[in-house]
Amino acid sequence: HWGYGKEDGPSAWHRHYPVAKGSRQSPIDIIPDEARRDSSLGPIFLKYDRCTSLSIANNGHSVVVEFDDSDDRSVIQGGPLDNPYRLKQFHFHWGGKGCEGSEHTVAGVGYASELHLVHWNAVKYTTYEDAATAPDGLAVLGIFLEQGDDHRWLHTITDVLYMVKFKGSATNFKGFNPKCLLPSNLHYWTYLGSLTTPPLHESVIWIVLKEPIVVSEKQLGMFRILQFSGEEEDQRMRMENNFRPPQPLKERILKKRC
Ligand SMILES: COc1cc(C[n+]2ccc3cc(OS(N)(=O)=O)ccc3c2)cc(OC)c1OC
Ligand SMILES: [Zn+2]
Repeated sequence: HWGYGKEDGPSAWHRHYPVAKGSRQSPIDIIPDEARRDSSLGPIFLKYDRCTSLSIANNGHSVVVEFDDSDDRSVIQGGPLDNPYRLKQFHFHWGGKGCEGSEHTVAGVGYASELHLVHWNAVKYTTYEDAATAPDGLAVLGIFLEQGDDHRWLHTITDVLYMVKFKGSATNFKGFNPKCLLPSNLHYWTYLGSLTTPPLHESVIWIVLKEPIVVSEKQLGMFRILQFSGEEEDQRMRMENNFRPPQPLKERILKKRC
């Protein structure tokens, strides 16, 4: 199975998932000066008001908050998207110390962590799983987390991480609105990419916000109490550095709004 270790980490994923060397892999290093202005790109709209979070879980790779995606209550639309995409889950990637942990980098510089809000195209596809294999199936909103002061709302998540310490654990997590994790402005870069974990499907329209949110070292440290390993495993494996490094841009154009 795959992981983030020396033997099973990102450089080995191509053995079981050959698409790892594909033409539209994620993440990438974002070079702001090379982003092309695209007048057809409008603002993005996030309708998370009647939020429908269900649970929080440790899937052995990250901590994931799942949503009820049975209707269009929580969607992202606008920007590069032709129709609304339904919120399915969000999760984080983080490092072992302050300076690295994000997946996308900006002019070669990483952030301490990166939040991914995963949405799927329920207009064109009947299931999330079908959408996850289609070239326009998913839209993932990436938000950088920068180390600094305490984040006013992140404690709602870090306070319950002890309940999902081990791989395979999950607990109720209702009524959480991810709107509280957004930065003040929604200026973004966008490009066509992939899942950043196996199966690495090239099915993601990436929308990466320029402005990071600020969280404290203490809050980031709470993510590191999580384990990659299950409760029954004698080998304790602290969950950290669960990020894939930037992949070749190849024939892609990074775009931004005018
Ligand atoms: C959660 O169940 C599935 C998820 C998926 C799709 N999937 C897999 C891995 C993912 C990793 C992701 O991480 S990231 N970092 O690219 O945002 C995001 C969405 C993902 C979505 C496919 C499935 O069957 C094909 C699933 O059923 C087992
Ligand atoms: Zn992710």
